[in-house]
Amino acid sequence: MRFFKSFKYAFRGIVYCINNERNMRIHTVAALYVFVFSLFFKMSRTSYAAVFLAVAMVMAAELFNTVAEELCDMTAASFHPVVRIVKDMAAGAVLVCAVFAAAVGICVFWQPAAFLKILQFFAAKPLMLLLLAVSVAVSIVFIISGPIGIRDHIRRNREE
Ligand SMILES: Nc1ncnc2c1ncn2[C@@H]1O[C@H](COP(=O)(O)OP(=O)(O)OP(=O)(O)O)[C@@H](O)[C@H]1O
Repeated sequence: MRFFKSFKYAFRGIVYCINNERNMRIHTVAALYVFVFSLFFKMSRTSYAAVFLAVAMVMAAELFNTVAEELCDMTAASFHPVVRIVKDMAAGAVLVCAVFAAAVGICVFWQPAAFLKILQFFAAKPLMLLLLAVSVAVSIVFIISGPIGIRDHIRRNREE
């Protein structure tokens, strides 16, 4: 039971970060698109392993960055030089992971033939193109407003 509870707490932490950090929502959406579009690419097990690691690295760094921010905001409401350096380093960790994740992406997904395949796929299937456009629109709203913002907007509309 304790074991399952620890999963529950961990998921609560991830959900909190998604709800409160726009960057975490960007990472989540980007990861989803990477996995969906990877179907068009020649992917070995090693390629998938590299992509999984890169995604995990960026998301874990964002979670730790949020931990640092929350602790800093709790301990120092006003300017503090230590808070500044702690927050800067935590943000630096995310940047390092994101830059190297982008490098992994270039190594794995630099396949011009696959780009052509994607173009041909969407040119031949207008319904899929429409689905892609809708998913992009939904993703943008999700990134900007977040789940809480969307929920509050729906509630306000219901009340009116
Ligand atoms: N209390 C503080 N004392 C000193 N410097 C601070 C303090 N709060 C923020 N800073 C500086 O401002 C920068 C941005 O801080 P902030 O808390 O807005 O982080 P952020 O990366 O913009 O976070 P978020 O992901 O929530 O937008 C920090 O990296 C740090 O240099």
